[in-house]
Amino acid sequence: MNMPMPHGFQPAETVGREAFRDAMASLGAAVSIVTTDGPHGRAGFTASAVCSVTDTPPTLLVCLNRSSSAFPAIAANGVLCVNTLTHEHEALSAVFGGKVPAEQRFSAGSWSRLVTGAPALDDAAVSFDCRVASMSDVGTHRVLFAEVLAIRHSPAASGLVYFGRRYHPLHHGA
Ligand SMILES: NC(=O)C1=CN([C@@H]2O[C@H](COP(=O)(O)OP(=O)(O)OC[C@H]3O[C@@H](n4cnc5c(N)ncnc54)[C@H](O)[C@@H]3O)[C@@H](O)[C@H]2O)C=CC1
Ligand SMILES: Cc1cc2nc3c(=O)[nH]c(=O)nc-3n(C[C@H](O)[C@H](O)[C@H](O)COP(=O)(O)O)c2cc1C
Repeated sequence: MNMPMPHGFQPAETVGREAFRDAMASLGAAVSIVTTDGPHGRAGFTASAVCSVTDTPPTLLVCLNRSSSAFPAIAANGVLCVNTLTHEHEALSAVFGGKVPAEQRFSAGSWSRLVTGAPALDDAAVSFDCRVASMSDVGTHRVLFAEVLAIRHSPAASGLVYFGRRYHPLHHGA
């Protein structure tokens, strides 16, 4: 029996990359800079595909395009730091989102180290210093399951949300 299609519904087999991206542009997401350092070099990229998985053990997931300049170093070092940005970091997000060559990115921002040696952004809303516990490839991306070894946060900091292909500031109580 042919059921009528609800307005706006598209069967899965007709959803292409552009339709998926257009749909994803309707999801607001926190913006982070994910970094690494170690024997395989220092690297970082801007990420919105970051999610809490479980608190036992404390684990985040990060989805990283395998064609990204940061991929070889993050995969091989096995450590990363997720630095969640505030409304003051819009320009820094662009730097790590591809606007600046990889080797010049860390001259923007002030960085220190927590436990793993991956760069932690000093004025981030929160930094999660992690070791990569496991990973899995899905399509173009690698899904990194990252166990959190240390946290540094500024509870009063603002937030930065990426929604509708642009940045939006978030403030406490607003
Ligand atoms: N998960 C990812 O790999 C993301 C990549 N980007 C990249 O940043 C640039 C600018 O992005 P927008 O201005 O938001 O326009 P856009 O049209 O490329 O992306 C719209 C939305 O689709 C999703 N998306 C984009 N590329 C994706 C990918 N390769 N795999 C899975 N999801 C993806 C994201 O949620 C993004 O906010 C593009 O080059 C885009 O590929 C942006 C956000 C997430
Ligand atoms: C707001 C924003 C969110 C992004 N989120 C992700 C993400 O979650 N995963 C990813 O692989 N790339 C993401 N990107 C794209 C990478 O930041 C970008 O590909 C990379 O820094 C530039 O590529 P390059 O390092 O190879 O020059 C995002 C870009 C922007 C601007």
